[in-house]
Amino acid sequence: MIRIIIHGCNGKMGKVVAKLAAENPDFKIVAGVDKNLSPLEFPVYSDLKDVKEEADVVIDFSYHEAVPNLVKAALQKKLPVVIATTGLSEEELNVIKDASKEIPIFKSANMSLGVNILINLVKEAAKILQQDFDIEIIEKHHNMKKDAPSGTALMIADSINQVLNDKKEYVYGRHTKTEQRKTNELGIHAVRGGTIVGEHQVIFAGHDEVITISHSAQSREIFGYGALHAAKFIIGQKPGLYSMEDLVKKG
Ligand SMILES: NC(=O)c1ccc[n+]([C@@H]2O[C@H](COP(=O)([O-])OP(=O)(O)OC[C@H]3O[C@@H](n4cnc5c(N)ncnc54)[C@H](O)[C@@H]3O)[C@@H](O)[C@H]2O)c1
Ligand SMILES: O=C(O)C1=N[C@H](C(=O)O)CCC1
Repeated sequence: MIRIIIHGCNGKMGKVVAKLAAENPDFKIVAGVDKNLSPLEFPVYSDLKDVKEEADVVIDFSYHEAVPNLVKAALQKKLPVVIATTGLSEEELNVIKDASKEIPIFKSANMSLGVNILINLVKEAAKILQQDFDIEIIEKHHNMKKDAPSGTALMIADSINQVLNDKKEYVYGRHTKTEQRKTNELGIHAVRGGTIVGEHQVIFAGHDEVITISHSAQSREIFGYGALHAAKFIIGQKPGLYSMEDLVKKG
């Protein structure tokens, strides 16, 4: 049985992970960490360093500012971590990279299998279409989301740039632009409203034709399942920074 600490346990995703784990005998939530200390069916702490329960892994769905402290405590406890939180700054990402020299860390802005398949499709399309098509990404999320653009949109854009001969420059929205689109641009646009779980469209717009590759998340459970799957994967790995690509490769 895998013993899990949920970081961000009182949030929307923390609760989904706890529910899915409770339904599966392979997993047990031994504790949670959150700045909101509302009681749950396991002990809730305000800091990972105070958690007394023995665990095998931490799953994090919290807030970007909370991540460096989480990673430092995981380092002290020598615990593997799955980081799903988005909106991380360069500085916060560097804390993760440094810690991954000593503990295994799995990080993905999108834990769903579908988005990771979309990324593979988009990379293939980008390789073929890079000469003549403009690429724009539109993401849509619920009105509670704090970061924009989504971590997934940025992850898709970075994956596209990996395969292009000439790297694109990201343009976030166009409301400040009063000039024609340049060919080296990759537009990224965020929409927020209602209860949209998560939509990503990658648009390849050419002369008189448009190809759109899209993913629509229809529940938060797809991210929760993915995080539990990642937790199982990361336990026992060597120190390093792992991604969904590593998980998909392993099968
Ligand atoms: N990678 C993925 O697949 C994926 C999927 C969904 C959400 N997310 C990301 O996960 C994060 C959480 O999403 P959510 O919808 O559950 O948000 P949420 O706001 O519902 O939950 C966040 C939780 O973190 C807690 N928190 C905030 N600051 C904290 C701190 N300093 N210390 C401890 N706890 C703290 C909050 O109290 C809250 O309970 C976001 O960054 C979101 O973008 C990623
Ligand atoms: O609900 C959120 O917040 C989500 N965030 C991730 C992102 O920023 O890409 C993944 C989808 C849901």
